[in-house]
Amino acid sequence: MAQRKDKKPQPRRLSDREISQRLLRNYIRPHWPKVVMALVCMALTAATTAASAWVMKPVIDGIFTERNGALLWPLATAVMVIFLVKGVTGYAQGVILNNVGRLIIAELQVRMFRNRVRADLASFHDTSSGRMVSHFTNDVQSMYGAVATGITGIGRDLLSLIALIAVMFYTDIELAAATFVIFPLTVLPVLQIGKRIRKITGKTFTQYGSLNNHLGQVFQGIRHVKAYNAEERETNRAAKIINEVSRLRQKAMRVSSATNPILETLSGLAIVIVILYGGNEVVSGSRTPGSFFSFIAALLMAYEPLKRLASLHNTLSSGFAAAERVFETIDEVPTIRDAPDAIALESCRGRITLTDVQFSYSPKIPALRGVTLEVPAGKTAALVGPSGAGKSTILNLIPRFYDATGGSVAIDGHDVRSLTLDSLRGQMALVSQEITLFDDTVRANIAYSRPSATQEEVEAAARGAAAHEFILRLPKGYDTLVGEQGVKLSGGQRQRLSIARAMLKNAPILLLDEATSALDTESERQVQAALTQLMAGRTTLMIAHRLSTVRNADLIYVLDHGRVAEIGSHAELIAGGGLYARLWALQTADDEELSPWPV
Ligand SMILES: Nc1ncnc2c1ncn2[C@@H]1O[C@H](COP(=O)(O)OP(=O)(O)OP(=O)(O)O)[C@@H](O)[C@H]1O
Repeated sequence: MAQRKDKKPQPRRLSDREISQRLLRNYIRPHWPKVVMALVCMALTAATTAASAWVMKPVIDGIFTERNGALLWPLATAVMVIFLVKGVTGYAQGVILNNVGRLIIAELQVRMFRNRVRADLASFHDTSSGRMVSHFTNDVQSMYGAVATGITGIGRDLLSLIALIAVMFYTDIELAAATFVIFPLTVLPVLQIGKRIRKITGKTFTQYGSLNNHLGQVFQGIRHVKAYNAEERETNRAAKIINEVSRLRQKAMRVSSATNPILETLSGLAIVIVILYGGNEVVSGSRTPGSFFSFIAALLMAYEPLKRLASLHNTLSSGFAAAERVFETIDEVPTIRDAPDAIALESCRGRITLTDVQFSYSPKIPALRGVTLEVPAGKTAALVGPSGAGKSTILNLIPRFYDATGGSVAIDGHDVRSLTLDSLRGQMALVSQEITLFDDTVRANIAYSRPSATQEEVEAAARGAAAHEFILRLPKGYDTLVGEQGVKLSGGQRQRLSIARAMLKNAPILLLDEATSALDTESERQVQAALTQLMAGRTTLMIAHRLSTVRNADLIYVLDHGRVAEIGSHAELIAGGGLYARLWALQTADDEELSPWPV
């Protein structure tokens, strides 16, 4: 078969415009009725804000200057209505936006998760779990912050600003023009600050990733941390990352707050102009105090939305940086996926064939250098050989956890890459030396391979794996929670649950990677008997370090340095006097020396 090189497509950097368009089209548009409602509320908030500035004029001119008592109640009522509408619409837009925001967050997180669990196994090795967690939490949150602030900024603050500016121009066009000469001066520093913020935010998220990673590793490996008295060392490492995060946050805060003094100074300047110019007009009698106060109230009120709009750029900058990483995860296309013309593997007999298979995890270090092997349907083949010889790698290629870089892997004569992943993986059960149990009940952990299984079926599988007895002795039997990674169980018990899970799947192909490694002699005997029963009539490919467990295999492949060094039955290989015979001699000698029990 021709060598197949699947190059992983590199994600293209998305521009801010593309990110905004995508957010609008795919995430905000589906909620448009709510967004429109929020925008209407914001427009009302903006209008009432402007009205509250404008109302100053009749209050001061009518009541204070002209002493017109008839205006008292109408103006008081108007002020009450203005503030009531402002309060209610402000509340409503906050609630509606939050509602839309949480829906968008949930949608993003589900999309990210769906794509992440389908990503290549290799990409899980390349990205630390802490970093992934950080994408799910911090990045999405920061994106939401940007979306919410963006909508509020455009909806409420921009509209308020426009309405207040309208009031100013309506009150005194010349004065307004003189004041607004100052505003363009704010733009450049604000944009530059935004750029710096984006850089700092990127670094902060990397540190968050490291922190998550560190916490996960220490908490999971707490036994070893304690055993090696490493509490203080780990605390120091955590402190280093925490301090770095804290330093970056302080830096981000300092940089983003730099817009404040700029805006304060410029606003002060604007007010100085108004006082000098407008005050002069009031003194000379060409302007009423009411219009002066109305103008100055609008100017002061414009300061808050202006300040928020200036910092909006900072929030958007960090939001875009986060959105880029979130979309990268959502867009990641796995190289291991169904071919367009993939067929479903049905009524599988289970013959496994590897033909001249080459594979390397990293370009320069080959793990398999032309492996050819066959496991006839219903037979058992064992892979043995020194550590690092490539045994686990072969097992990984059969369910397509990885794809061979050369040669072919086939089931019943079908290249695995021509089959749908679901149907391929549906035909095999895997029991490996690294046991994965979920923080759930014993029953749910066994039924993980077949969630629709009945209690009887679960129990039958547990019996087959010599697990039923110990499960009944657990505080709540099959309803006992096993804890994260099954911490509440012994190593042997965990292994038996994972064997029960494989038994329940009842698949025609069994992949056993040191399946009995964690068992004591008695459990091993029981499980070995159960496995032998299970293996009957199925195709089994097993890895074992202890050669005693592979004696009865139909065929033994001895691997060395990524190649098949010897093939044969136990008796043939012993007679051949090669690597296997040497390993066997070594192990039986060790066992006789070290083990108090006969082997
Ligand atoms: N995820 C990985 N990334 C990079 N290299 C890897 C990875 N997994 C294994 N390797 C390398 O590939 C080679 C074959 O490893 P493999 O795990 O298949 O050996 P093995 O025979 O199963 O060893 P053991 O008996 O110790 O489990 C080794 O050199 C190993 O260092």
